[in-house]
Amino acid sequence: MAASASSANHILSPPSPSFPSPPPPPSTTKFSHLSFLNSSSSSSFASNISFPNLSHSLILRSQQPPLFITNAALKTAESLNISLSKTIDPTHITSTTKPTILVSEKLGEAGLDLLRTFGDVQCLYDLSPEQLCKEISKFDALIVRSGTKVSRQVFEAANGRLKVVGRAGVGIDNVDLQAATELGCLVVNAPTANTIAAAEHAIALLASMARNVAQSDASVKSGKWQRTKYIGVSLVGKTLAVMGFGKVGSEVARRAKGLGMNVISHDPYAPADRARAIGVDLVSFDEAISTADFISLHMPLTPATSKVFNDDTFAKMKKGARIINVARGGVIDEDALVRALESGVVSQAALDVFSKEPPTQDSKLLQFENVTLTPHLGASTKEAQEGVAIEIAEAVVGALRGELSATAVNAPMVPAEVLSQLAPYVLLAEKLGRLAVQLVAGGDGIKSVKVAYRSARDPDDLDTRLLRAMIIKGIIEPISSSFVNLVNADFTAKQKGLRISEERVLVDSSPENPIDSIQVQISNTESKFASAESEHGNVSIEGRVKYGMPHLTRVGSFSVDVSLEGNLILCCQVDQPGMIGRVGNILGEQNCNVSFMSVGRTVKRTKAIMAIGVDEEPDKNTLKKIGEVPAIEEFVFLKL
Ligand SMILES: NC(=O)C1=CN([C@@H]2O[C@H](COP(=O)(O)OP(=O)(O)OC[C@H]3O[C@@H](n4cnc5c(N)ncnc54)[C@H](O)[C@@H]3O)[C@@H](O)[C@H]2O)C=CC1
Ligand SMILES: O=C(O)C(=O)COP(=O)(O)O
Repeated sequence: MAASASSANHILSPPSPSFPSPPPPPSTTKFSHLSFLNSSSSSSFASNISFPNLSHSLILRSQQPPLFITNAALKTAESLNISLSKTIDPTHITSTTKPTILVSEKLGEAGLDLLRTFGDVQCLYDLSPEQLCKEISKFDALIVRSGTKVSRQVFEAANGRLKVVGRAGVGIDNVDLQAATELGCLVVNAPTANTIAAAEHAIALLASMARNVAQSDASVKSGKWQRTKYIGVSLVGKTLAVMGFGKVGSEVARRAKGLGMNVISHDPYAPADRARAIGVDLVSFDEAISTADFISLHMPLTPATSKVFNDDTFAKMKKGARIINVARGGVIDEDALVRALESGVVSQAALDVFSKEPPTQDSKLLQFENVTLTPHLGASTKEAQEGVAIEIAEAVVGALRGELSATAVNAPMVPAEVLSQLAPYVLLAEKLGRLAVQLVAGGDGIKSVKVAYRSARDPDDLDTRLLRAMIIKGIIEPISSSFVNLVNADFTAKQKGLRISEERVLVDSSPENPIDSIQVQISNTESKFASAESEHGNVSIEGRVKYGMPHLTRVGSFSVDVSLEGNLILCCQVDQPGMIGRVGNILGEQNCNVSFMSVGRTVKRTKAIMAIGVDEEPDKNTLKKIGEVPAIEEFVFLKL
């Protein structure tokens, strides 16, 4: 049956499927988002920045129509080379309107210099939470240390402009990651540059606490000479429990071993062989705290570690234990610590961090002579501050330039080599999502999407998070006002009630190619183009990368081969001579250039599918004429 004029109009109308009554999104339309797009886009500041060698950019759009990677981008080989590790060369960036970067706490000069070569940097220190909320909508990026609380209110007040929050340091407990993720804002940190500084500070506190350095210093300065009072304890032969065997904890352990201490550690997630390699036994929490003379805390503050040192756990400690905290104040119940100090269960404490910083002057912790306090100085060495500043400046500039970050906290960290391999498939994934959703007729909405990756690679060798995010983007963006990016893709899908299931199909092909083909199926829904339905009633399409370009290779049960660029017409017709010529003529009459054409059929002289790539969008009349060709049973026009 030929498509009627009215059905042709229907086919031309915007995609109609809906999602099953999603919970109301948190006013997503006004949020900023990161997205792969072309550098020639006209969106936000990106329009004014040219990124040579970087036409494939992950950058923000704010209240802009969706934009997608074009073939021009794809054809540029370098554009596929999204690098995580490359040094940022600001001379590669020409800009008329620079991104704006707010630095809310003191940052090393080298980092500021790097930021200034890229954006307009404003250093506004000591902002109150209200002032921060007032200012934030003027900025594309925010850089903080531990003293700025980046709450949900801050993300909401950003009104969609804030693209990246950079934490110049490790701990991100002062950033509301859930809010950042929901609103599509990337959070990056600088996880390595202050490790040694923090470890050295812990060792400094350990040694000075054992020898009463701070106390005796104050005593001498007050005119006293109390040699008996300040007799200390030796470290050699004592047991140190390192709580949290991560970057800092392991460096503390290494140094403590050098001081002749017996070091044990508790960390439920650390590999035992890494600990054993430096002569440290990983033990249970209770064993660590009950056998140690000194306990040094190096775990992050999380819901699981909050106040993990409390009345119960202090009660299990060896009488007279000594505690060092260079991690986060919140891991200790400070009232319980006061009680433990009063009872003598804890004989000394050295604290760099507090549940509230600075602690109030009436805090009892300030009144114990056997408690040594420093004002969150763990990361405060010249070297660490310069290192952290450069590390965070590179991460923030990289994110603003559209690169995926190696230190992303709320998005997959994809290593550079994996990324450059996956880049063409990223584009394929988005195009397939976009095509599949346009083939859905509507009805009950889209509830379930099945993705099958055919690959010769070992499952552990194929990270599909990036591809899944792009499929979600391709499916959701054409039919909603949500903007989807790597940060919020899974969250947005969940919000919309869209279930994505992924399957790996092992195939016998070259493992050099990460993926042989990707199949996207939208389950239990009718298609505008019945031939796209599989025998199970799913809208089903498949594609692969050929010569670096995404190709559509299967529609329903028909094999085709058409490059996914520009626009696409799918026709289902009786398999007979002259069809290509007739449709080609109709398009030619309207000066509509055919870029690709492919015909697929299952059985000779029965039914065939024609996939026609067109550079220009044919007008309604032209499409109507195609629909009126008697042998054409159905057709659909799709924008890629
Ligand atoms: N005072 C300061 O200026 C500084 C403080 N820090 C803080 O030190 C802490 C550690 O930093 P990094 O070593 O760089 O982080 P990391 O992520 O490398 O190490 C944290 C370790 O804690 C472990 N962990 C998680 N939950 C645990 C639990 N319940 N019990 C025991 N271990 C647990 C993890 O498995 C991980 O190995 C962070 O909280 C960070 O914010 C870091 C740098 C400077
Ligand atoms: O890196 C960390 O986690 C720190 O605690 C350092 O904090 P700071 O940057 O010195 O405020």
